[in-house]
Amino acid sequence: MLKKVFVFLLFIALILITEIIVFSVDKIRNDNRLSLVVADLNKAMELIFNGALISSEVLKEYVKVSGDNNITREKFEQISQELLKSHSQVDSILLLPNGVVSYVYPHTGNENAIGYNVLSDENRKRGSMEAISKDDVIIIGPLKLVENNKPAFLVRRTIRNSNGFWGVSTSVVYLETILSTIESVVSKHGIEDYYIAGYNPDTQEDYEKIIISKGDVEKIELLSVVNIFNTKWQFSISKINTESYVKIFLFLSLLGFLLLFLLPSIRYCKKYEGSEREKRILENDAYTDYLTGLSNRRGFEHRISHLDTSVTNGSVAIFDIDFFKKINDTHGHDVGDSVLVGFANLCKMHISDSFVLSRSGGEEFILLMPLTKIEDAKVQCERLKIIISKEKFTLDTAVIGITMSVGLAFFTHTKDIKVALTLADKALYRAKQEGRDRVCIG
Ligand SMILES: Nc1nc2c(ncn2[C@@H]2O[C@H](COP(=O)(O)OP(=O)(O)OP(=O)(O)O)[C@@H](O)[C@H]2O)c(=O)[nH]1
Repeated sequence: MLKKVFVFLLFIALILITEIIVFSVDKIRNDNRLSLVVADLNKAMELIFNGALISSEVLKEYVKVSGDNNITREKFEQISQELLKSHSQVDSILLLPNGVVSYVYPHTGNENAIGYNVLSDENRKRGSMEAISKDDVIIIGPLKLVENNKPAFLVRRTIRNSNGFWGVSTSVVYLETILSTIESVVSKHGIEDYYIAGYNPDTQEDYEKIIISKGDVEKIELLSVVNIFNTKWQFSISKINTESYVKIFLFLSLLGFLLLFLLPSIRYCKKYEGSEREKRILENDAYTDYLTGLSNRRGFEHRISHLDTSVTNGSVAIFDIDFFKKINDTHGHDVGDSVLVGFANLCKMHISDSFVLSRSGGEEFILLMPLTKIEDAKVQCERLKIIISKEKFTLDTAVIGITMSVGLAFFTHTKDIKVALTLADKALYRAKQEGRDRVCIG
């Protein structure tokens, strides 16, 4: 069950890690793509704007060096042709002495503009008046041109001579030119779904008007801003999301990587656990008496070497069943074994939990009584001796009563337990000598 929960949690963790990696990578890819395309768009727009600026500037200089009487349509067209060749994204060029369109290039298709007085048009007057007063570059748009109704940006340059305001030169960039430039930059970056929102020239509200929208608008999520002449347009593109098969591949790779490192570790841990368990079993076997389940002599020694440091003194007793050989001889070895087991169980039942009972060999047992004075230990042993002598061990073939002799000694330090055992052994010998079924102190 625990194993299943672990595997389940491992899978959940791997799915989460996969999602986090994919999310982070997608975010980096999307942020990079958006900032790269916006940088390219800004560069492209700057190029168009500079072309328009240079064209109107050159025209201004031409007017200034020519003087009023020397401006001819041929000369204007010659210069304009050269300018549009160098700045191909500028769509037309106009010259407006006193604010009236008098020269336009290309002439064909734009002739309707000739004679148009921008100072009398409320929409254009604002920009023109600014040009008159500020002696500066004025950008207007996007607005619909009188000559062909196309929405466009106008870059105007004020021209002054010795008499003051002469007029303005104007470079025209159609909105469609800007949009087709945007389209080529965007497609170069492999973006298929995007839209652009700009301000509405009628209400002057920012981003109110969707200027262009391509592809699946539902997918569009990432927003940024592009500088188009003197305005800012909102530019939005769709997000790129890692394909499902890439996610699955990543998940499987992580799983494989994990298994590659985890499985050998699990196997090693299991092996280590197994060998530790075996070691414990062997240790336990080595320290345990197979017949009674008590500690054997080695187990007893191990226990005293690991006694709590609070045990500074106590008593030890050696129990020996009287005339045990006779039981073996009379009833057989198996009956003798059963008597040993019964004796051990009875002792265990009647001693304190803090005491340690072991079988040291044959029919001999050791009882360690930590922090027990010799007088108290004697009382305990006497009590136990009486219990044993009153007990009848009922076996298949016989009912056997036994007595035991006890040798007792006291130790003042745990390192003296072995000395105390020698004394207890001598006391036991005395108990046997004095007639058995008694407790003697060494
Ligand atoms: N059934 C059985 N007998 C054992 C075991 N270990 C030792 N013995 C026997 O225990 C007997 C001990 O006899 P002795 O040392 O002569 O002592 P005793 O007969 O108890 O007499 P005293 O100790 O002098 O009262 C021997 O016959 C051993 O063979 C055992 O695991 N099982």
